[in-house]
Amino acid sequence: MASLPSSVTVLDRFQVSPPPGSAPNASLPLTFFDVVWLPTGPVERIFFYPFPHPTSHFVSHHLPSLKSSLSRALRHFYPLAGRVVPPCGPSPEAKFQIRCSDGDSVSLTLAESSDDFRQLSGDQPRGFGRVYGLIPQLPPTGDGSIPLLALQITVFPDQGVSIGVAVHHVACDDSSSIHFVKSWAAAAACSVEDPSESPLSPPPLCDPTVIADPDGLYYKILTEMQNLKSAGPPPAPLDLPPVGAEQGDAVIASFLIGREQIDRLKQGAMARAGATHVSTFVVACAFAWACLVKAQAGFYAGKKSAHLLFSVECRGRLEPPVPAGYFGNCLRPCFVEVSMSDLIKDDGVFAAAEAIGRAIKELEHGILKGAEGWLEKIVSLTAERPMSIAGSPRYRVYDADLGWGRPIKVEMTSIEKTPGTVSLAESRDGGGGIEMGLVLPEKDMDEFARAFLVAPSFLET
Ligand SMILES: CC(C)(COP(=O)(O)OP(=O)(O)OC[C@H]1O[C@@H](n2cnc3c(N)ncnc32)[C@H](O)[C@@H]1OP(=O)(O)O)[C@@H](O)C(=O)NCCC(=O)NCCSC(=O)CC(=O)O
Repeated sequence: MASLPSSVTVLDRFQVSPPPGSAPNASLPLTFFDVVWLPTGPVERIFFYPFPHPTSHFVSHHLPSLKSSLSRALRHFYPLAGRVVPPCGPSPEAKFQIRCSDGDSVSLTLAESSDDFRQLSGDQPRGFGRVYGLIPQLPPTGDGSIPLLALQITVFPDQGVSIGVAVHHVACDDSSSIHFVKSWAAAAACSVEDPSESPLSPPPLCDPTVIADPDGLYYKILTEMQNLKSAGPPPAPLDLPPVGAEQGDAVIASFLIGREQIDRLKQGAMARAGATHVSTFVVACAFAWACLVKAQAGFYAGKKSAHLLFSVECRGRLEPPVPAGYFGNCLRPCFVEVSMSDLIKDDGVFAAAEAIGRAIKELEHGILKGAEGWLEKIVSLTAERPMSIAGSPRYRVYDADLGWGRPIKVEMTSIEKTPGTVSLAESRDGGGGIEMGLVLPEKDMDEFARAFLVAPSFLET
């Protein structure tokens, strides 16, 4: 674990609970969609807001209402204040569960940074170590249970404020975690005195029984995990190669694909005979993929094919569909493979788009088809370092207004843990573009920027 940069000083630590008596004492069993995330870690985002006031002003005027609105949001998202605990007792039916009790709390850190807010919240490459200090850490529990949410508010005096959110993936996916952040924002916009206030409507549905499991996927996946593990029962980590956390020269940067470029990419992709599904997501991923193989040409040299891995949100795709507000994980992986000879061509982006579109189309043949083998396939691909996608433009992270307007930047820092991960969000300006985030060694980032900016001639206006 990297150490805190010297520019960040922790000022205080709080534990925030749902209002007393407001959240149920509950044990929510993990579903097969959740259990696969046990050995992973938190999904982290940092929301940056302008705040031209001193820290003392923040502490006296903003902190109390942020804590109270957080508490009120947790009333609805109470599983986030709970802990995942292993099955109790030897019963074969026993499952990992999120245990929730009155008095549960989440950790909220208040910090101050002397770093340059404008630079840190920019798009240009910044040393990852500089943003690391803004990421909240899930507190160790010492008893094998897994805490699910940690938050950090960092004030940059007279410049800005950042809100770091770390949600363990075993608790929920992005659909739910952004729902939580927006509910916190909605609660922050309501008067504390108004008893009728309720965070974003409708509230989350915290009921894992809506995830039907007629084929016993929970136990099949757990067994698969046990077969793949190297260090004890879940949640011990799987035996994966080390990730990029310790890369001293890693930089984080963002790239914007504008609407016009997306439209030109879509036109080019649709002109291919094999095009089946051409969307903004498809062409944005294809473009990032083509740029990444150029940026990491050394790694890909001699490889026959390149791989892409992304999550598919399943709520509306299940039979019967699961409500959009379901709290938990409801994702399946989608695998794409393209031959290197096609991908590195000048128009490789279209070969990539065709393959991604085909993989999405294929989902129509059964959203849970092959579920027993997903984890093994993911692990077997690790050495191939697939490009993977985190986040999604559909969750509109730039709408999260915690009291200072829209964020000027939202950074998904957890992409750092898996080399080759690209985060996606809608463009902040609302113009229909896509913002991509990457963490790469500095040299590779320069190459990525070159590939990204020197777009092929067929994309020029
Ligand atoms: C499989 C997909 C990626 C494929 O996306 P596509 O956009 O190609 O396909 P689609 O059928 O969903 O959408 C087709 C068209 O309908 C529109 N559309 C469809 N559903 C929409 C919705 N709910 N909200 C907004 N737009 C929607 C799209 O804009 C698109 O038009 P247009 O052509 O204009 O685009 C997606 O369906 C999906 O599941 N997205 C969510 C993935 C997700 O939750 N990721 C986060 C995982 S958690 C995570 O990442 C954390 C981590 O693991 O680190």
